[in-house]
Amino acid sequence: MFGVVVVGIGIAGSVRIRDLLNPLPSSPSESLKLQGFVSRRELGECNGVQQVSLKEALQSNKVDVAFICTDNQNHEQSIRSFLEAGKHVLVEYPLALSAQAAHELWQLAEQKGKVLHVEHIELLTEEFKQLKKEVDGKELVEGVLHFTGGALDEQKFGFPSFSGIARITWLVDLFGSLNVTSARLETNNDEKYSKLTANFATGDNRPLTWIEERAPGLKREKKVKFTFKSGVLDTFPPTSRGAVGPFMLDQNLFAQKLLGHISTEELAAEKNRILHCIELAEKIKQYCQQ
Ligand SMILES: NC(=O)C1=CN([C@@H]2O[C@H](COP(=O)(O)OP(=O)(O)OC[C@H]3O[C@@H](n4cnc5c(N)ncnc54)[C@H](OP(=O)(O)O)[C@@H]3O)[C@@H](O)[C@H]2O)C=CC1
Ligand SMILES: C=CC1=C(C)/C(=C/c2[nH]c(/C=C3N=C(/C=C4\NC(=O)C(C)=C4C=C)C(C)=C\3CCC(=O)O)c(CCC(=O)O)c2C)NC1=O
Repeated sequence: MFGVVVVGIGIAGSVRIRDLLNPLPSSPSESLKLQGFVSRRELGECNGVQQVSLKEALQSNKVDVAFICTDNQNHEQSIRSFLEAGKHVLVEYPLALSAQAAHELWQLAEQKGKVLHVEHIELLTEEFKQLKKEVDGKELVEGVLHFTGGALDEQKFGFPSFSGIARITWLVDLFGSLNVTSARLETNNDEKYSKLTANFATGDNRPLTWIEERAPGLKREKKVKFTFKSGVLDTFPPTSRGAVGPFMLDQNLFAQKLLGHISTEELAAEKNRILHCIELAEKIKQYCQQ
């Protein structure tokens, strides 16, 4: 059994508590036992689970694992503290807000011999799995991924290429390693509007564009237009809701890592993907700030 604390009780933290309290029967998640949660607020208890102080969570020998569900700017420091304390870490994406921090955290996890898992529910949705099936085997000519969503506070969630890293992860998972060829950011502070446009080249030198547009009230939505030699894909293939939600699938994968059931090759591929995506986010930020 692995004792768990959840840190940060927002949307993601609340879902984590729900899923930790209700593991699927006979699933790897049954090896996780929720011991408490950490919040900056005085919540006392949540679904019968007791609040503990950060210090208690770090020091308790009943805690083997931390789920970091705080806003992005806090990830680096929280991960560092829990790894230093000898705990395994699951962190909601993004891992960190700079490529350097991401590399350092990974090194620390390896030094400590602990699992560092970066949640990636964006790859675990039925929507994405169907899209990937459609794209598989087709030859890309050019492509656009356009995301819209509500405004995110940059102070808390970081530069848009980091808070929107799930879109980079999609493109990398679909089309392989990428290069950033240019990027720009348009903002209107009065209206809390931001539009990031990043241009990539695939390994075959095919152009891909990512647009991340955010403003208060903008609907959370993704649009794709992928032009292949064989035709255009511009609507998402129909999906039914998966029997198991993406956060639970992610939790099961993490538990399998703790149990040593994931191959070294798979772990290395995941690490490479995560660090590659963070490096792309960093390059986009640099282009925008030039
Ligand atoms: N919502 C979703 O569907 C998904 C979210 N994520 C990731 O999960 C993380 C949290 O997102 P979400 O739950 O949506 O955001 P919320 O704003 O709902 O929650 C963030 C929580 O972080 C804590 N927090 C806020 N500011 C600070 C701070 N300065 N220092 C420490 N903790 C702080 C707060 O918890 P408290 O007050 O309890 O301390 C707050 O409730 C982000 O990294 C996001 O990218 C990833 C995938 C999906
Ligand atoms: C309803 C308001 C709502 C909010 C405020 C919300 C926030 C939110 N959803 C995210 C991703 C995500 N959120 C979800 C799914 C959900 N997340 C949920 O809170 C719910 C209810 C679902 C629905 C099952 C998924 C699958 C991702 C991964 C990125 C993606 O593919 O969109 C992220 C991480 C950053 C990002 O990729 O944009 C945030 C901050 N999501 C929402 O849906």
